[in-house]
Amino acid sequence: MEGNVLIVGMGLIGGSLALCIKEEHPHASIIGYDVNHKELRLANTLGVIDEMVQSLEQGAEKADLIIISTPVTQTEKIMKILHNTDLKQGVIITDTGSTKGQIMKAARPLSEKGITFIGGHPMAGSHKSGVSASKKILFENAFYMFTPSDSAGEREMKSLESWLSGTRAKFLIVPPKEHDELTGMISHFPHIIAASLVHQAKDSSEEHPYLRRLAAGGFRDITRIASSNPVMWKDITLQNSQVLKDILEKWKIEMEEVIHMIEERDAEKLFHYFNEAKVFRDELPVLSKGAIPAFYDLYIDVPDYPGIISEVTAYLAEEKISLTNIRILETREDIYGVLVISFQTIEDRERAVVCLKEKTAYDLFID
Ligand SMILES: NC(=O)c1ccc[n+]([C@@H]2O[C@H](COP(=O)([O-])OP(=O)(O)OC[C@H]3O[C@@H](n4cnc5c(N)ncnc54)[C@H](O)[C@@H]3O)[C@@H](O)[C@H]2O)c1
Ligand SMILES: O=C(O)C(=O)C[C@]1(C(=O)O)C=C[C@@H](O)C=C1
Repeated sequence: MEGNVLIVGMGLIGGSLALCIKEEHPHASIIGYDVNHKELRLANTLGVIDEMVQSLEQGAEKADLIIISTPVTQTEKIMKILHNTDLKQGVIITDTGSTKGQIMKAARPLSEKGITFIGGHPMAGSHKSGVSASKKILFENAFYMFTPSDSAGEREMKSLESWLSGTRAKFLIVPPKEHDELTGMISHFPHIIAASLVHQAKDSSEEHPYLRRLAAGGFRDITRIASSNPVMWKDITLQNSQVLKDILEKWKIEMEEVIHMIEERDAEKLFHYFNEAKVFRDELPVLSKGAIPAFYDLYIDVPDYPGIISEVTAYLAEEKISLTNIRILETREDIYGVLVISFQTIEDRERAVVCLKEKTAYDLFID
């Protein structure tokens, strides 16, 4: 496709979408705008965008597609500004916000003016923020949900899907209410729980000074998302407040039931509590992205000596295999340590297995 694409908010998601669009539509011009000038200049320097503008209106007036990728409270404000801006005939406006109900209400004045607004939400991301974390494979195989407004017809939907085809995501249309109930349960609620676990651990770290060093394994897995951008999560929680309130009320009742099982020392009920969760969790698809971000972990049983990480990563670098995360499981007391390397794709992990089998004698595990 050809034309001007304005991306408002040059962070993780805006930057990643810019990379996807650039690759698939090399003749399009990607214009970036961000209130954070440092981030905007960085996007320009990294070549994520072709041009940067100093005001929203300056970019919006010449855009054929406008993607708003800012925290959701800002998105509403930007939609109001766009409503009062002289936009090109046939422009499509979309967003990437994690909530949809309030955004779609804010889209009504645009629709009434005949401007196409299609709500969007790629269900993949990271706890990292900013354009430097953006990558073009972020959305591969993830679901990308759309909530079209009344002004969006089939032609406009097809056009937006073409613009976004480089994401390699699976597009799905959902009503805004259903979107917010779904994401409330599988994305927003877990972020609150992760933050609450970290708060509880922080409180008890005063009493237990070893806590910080011992907080590995399960605690780190379940609290990774507590490192996400607090501005973004404050906004999401406020916009999806009713859904979250209902879920948290149910959670309170469920925790009361767990307390009761513990007080009663009810082994059978406790077993069923954990077992039912395990069965459902084990059945969730793990090889495709979705609510559960698919990072492909490789566990390497390495001896605990200085330089081991650089040795292993050097082998991978020689083969140009990129990794997304690396850590040592620190819970083990014996002399061997388990190095966990995460890859973005299953192919990268397979190549890493072949490479490390050839170059080392370490045991490799995939869970
Ligand atoms: N991070 C994720 O995992 C994820 C995944 C899917 C969707 N989302 C949604 O996408 C949106 C962007 O998230 P992100 O992770 O890219 O955040 P980010 O913090 O990486 O980037 C947001 C950018 O928006 C800019 N910004 C804020 N207010 C602005 C304004 N008024 N005008 C112009 N720029 C402004 C910020 O300076 C920042 O550079 C959010 O609505 C979020 O809910 C996030
Ligand atoms: O992988 C993460 O760090 C994420 O939190 C990604 C995640 C999610 O909860 O699944 C976060 C918010 C978005 O709206 C979509 C995806």
